[in-house]
Amino acid sequence: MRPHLMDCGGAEYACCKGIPVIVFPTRKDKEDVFSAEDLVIALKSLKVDFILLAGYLKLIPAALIRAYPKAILNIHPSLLPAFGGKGYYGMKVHKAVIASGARYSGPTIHYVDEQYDTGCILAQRVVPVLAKDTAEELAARVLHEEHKLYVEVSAALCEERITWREDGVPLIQSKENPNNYR
Ligand SMILES: Nc1nc2c(c(=O)[nH]1)N[C@@H](CN(C=O)c1ccc(C(=O)N[C@@H](CCC(=O)O)C(=O)O)cc1)CN2
Ligand SMILES: NCC(=O)N[C@@H]1O[C@H](COP(=O)([O-])[O-])[C@@H](O)[C@H]1O
Repeated sequence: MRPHLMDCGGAEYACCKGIPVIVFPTRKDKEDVFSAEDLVIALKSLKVDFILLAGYLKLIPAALIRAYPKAILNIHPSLLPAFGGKGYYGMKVHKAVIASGARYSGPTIHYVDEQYDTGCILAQRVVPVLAKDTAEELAARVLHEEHKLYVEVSAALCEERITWREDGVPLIQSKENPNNYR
């Protein structure tokens, strides 16, 4: 195991399953700089169709967004547009939700555009914020929903059950009843 992968669960899992791993951006102490354009070439050569962000904490460069239109998703641990944007990640989000007195929170899955957390919202789930919640307790409640929601949305993506409303809002067609959307 390459040492720089030891702090990334997803990379460790991929390595164990024989799935190619690319670290981006390459750590600053490395001489060879791997550009966003290099990353696009690598992803296209690996025939990557979709990019799903989960806990990725750097700004996705415009070159990657242009190369993967309507194909990059992110999961954020609040009900966007609330508690999103630069500086809102991980436990910082849940602390801000609790400090605001909000009674509900939950995960948002959205398309990635060139700013943090401003892309089209695709799916959300709601969980209660309890009066005596710590940030850790709220984070665990939201994360439980995140893990279910990302699987549902990934299935819809792969089964081509995502359509776009005339006003540009993406909808997920129900697998059980194609006449239902959410
Ligand atoms: N082009 C985009 N890139 C990314 C998006 C996006 O919507 N568009 N989403 C983020 C994920 N994210 C929230 O869901 C998020 C991640 C990180 C930050 C942030 O403020 N980062 C800090 C640096 C943190 C660090 O390096 O430890 C910063 O930029 O100062 C905000 C939101 C992923 N990329
Ligand atoms: N704004 C981005 C952001 O805060 N993403 C959040 O980071 C956590 C990653 O969990 P993990 O480290 O267990 O995968 C998840 O809760 C995800 O929503």
